[in-house]
Amino acid sequence: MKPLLEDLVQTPIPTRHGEFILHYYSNSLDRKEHIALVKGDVKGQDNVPVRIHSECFTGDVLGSRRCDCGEQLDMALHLISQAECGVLIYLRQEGRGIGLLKKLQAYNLQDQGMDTVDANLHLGYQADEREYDIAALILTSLQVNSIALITNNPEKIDGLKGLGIAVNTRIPIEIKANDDNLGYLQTKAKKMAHWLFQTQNEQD
Ligand SMILES: Nc1nc2c(ncn2[C@@H]2O[C@H](COP(=O)(O)OP(=O)(O)OP(=O)(O)O)[C@@H](O)[C@H]2O)c(=O)[nH]1
Ligand SMILES: [Zn+2]
Repeated sequence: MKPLLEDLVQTPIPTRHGEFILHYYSNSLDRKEHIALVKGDVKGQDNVPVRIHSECFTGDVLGSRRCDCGEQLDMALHLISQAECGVLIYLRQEGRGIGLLKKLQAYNLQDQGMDTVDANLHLGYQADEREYDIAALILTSLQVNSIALITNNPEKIDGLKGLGIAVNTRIPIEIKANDDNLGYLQTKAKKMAHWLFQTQNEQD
């Protein structure tokens, strides 16, 4: 059956990066509250800057230094605020799709010496359990023609292209590493092929 997406509410949200229209979606694939923040008129536009941000309670809300998520969220909104129009999709894919409980257990495994990939595998998951069907449905619903994806993750680009989204180009979103996330970022570069060049330089 074709998946369904419904844009239930649109409301303006003034942020420190300017005003966005928040779209709240329901969908037939999961029972989660996926959100898009939209700047300007994206309908029919090409090369629209788009950030697909995966939920990270610890990084986004608490400002955890174990990852780069909180700073990426802020930088993405800043980048979009500088453009004519743009979209930030906030997908409820906590812990690369394994949920908060399992991510926190994975953190404890990492503190015992595993890296972020092996900790997921140890818990019986793939390194990355995310899918981008809902993001693709949201972009289609917004009638965006083609996008410039704000990411360092090649799998996100391939995933969206596989779902029929025209990803014309990539906008990097690399955050400077700190003492608490350097190892994590190096694993993402080495094992998950993320384009994290500053991190690679720091290990040389
Ligand atoms: N399972 C697990 N999830 C994590 C860990 N650290 C961060 N996450 C989650 O990873 C997701 C973000 O993925 P990232 O790999 O940081 O980045 P990305 O979204 O794939 O790539 P970018 O678009 O370049 O940011 C969020 O859902 C976080 O909650 C971890 O050690 N284990
Ligand atoms: Zn995070």
